[in-house]
Amino acid sequence: MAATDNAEPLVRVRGVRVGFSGTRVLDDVDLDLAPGRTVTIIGPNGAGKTTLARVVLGLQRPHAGKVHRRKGLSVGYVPQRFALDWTLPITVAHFLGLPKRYARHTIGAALSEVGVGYTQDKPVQSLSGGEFQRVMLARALLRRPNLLVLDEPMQGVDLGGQLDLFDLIGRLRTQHGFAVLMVSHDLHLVMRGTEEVVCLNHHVCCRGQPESVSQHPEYLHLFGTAAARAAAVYAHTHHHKHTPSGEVVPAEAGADACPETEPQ
Ligand SMILES: Nc1ncnc2c1ncn2[C@@H]1O[C@H](COP(=O)(O)OP(=O)(O)OP(=O)(O)O)[C@@H](O)[C@H]1O
Repeated sequence: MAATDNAEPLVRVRGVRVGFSGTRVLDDVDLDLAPGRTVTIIGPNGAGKTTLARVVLGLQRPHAGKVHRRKGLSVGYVPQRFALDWTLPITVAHFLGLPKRYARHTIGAALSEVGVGYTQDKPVQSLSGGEFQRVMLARALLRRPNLLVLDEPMQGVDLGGQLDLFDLIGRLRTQHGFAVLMVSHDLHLVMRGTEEVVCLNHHVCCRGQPESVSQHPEYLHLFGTAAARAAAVYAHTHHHKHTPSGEVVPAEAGADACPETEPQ
């Protein structure tokens, strides 16, 4: 299902294929990112989620298919891995001023907006995982994006902090009106505030919208009732399954279900 409103998508991906060393990582993938909406890509490790995000960003050239970006699109990107030289004594303010310089008060405002204004003069190396992710978010906000791409933004953040961070991303989206493309392999946490979920396992296994709040016992056990109240169930239908070798077969033909796609 493509984005449902009539606005021209910020990014439109059609029939994209990417392969590395003869292995197909993305196969015939379509994706629409509409203004102000959140799309979450879920899937197992190695499914091609980061590769698809990089295609959206223009960092990975597709080997087939088309990617159209709206003219003037500004993108903020929080990558899954950030190659920072952790031995360099660098403050947060200095880090955020690279490569593009911003006024100190602009950096301070971005940091305050994500709740870590107090880190401005701290060494980056001294930040906790949760603080660093917020600093990365501030870095993305400084670009005044109309699309924010977040690749596994919860890494290094404890469970309580993950919920806070998701709340923050939702609030920022409302305030700034940007679209969000989120990558995750965690089905549970990402459901809140997501208009469309795309389940990717090299191809798009299925896509759909989150529904009501989850009361799954395992979820309650893991995250507690506060988290459960905030989570939504991802509802979709399976049209196919995978054989053990990964081949796609009709659902009734018997095989393993599409990974990470069972309703919770
Ligand atoms: N530049 C590259 N050169 C060669 N192989 C690559 C390259 N980029 C990605 N791959 C391979 O493509 C596959 C998909 O990688 P990708 O990072 O997109 O998966 P992912 O779904 O984001 O995984 P994870 O959840 O583990 O982060 C992996 O097998 C990876 O090793």
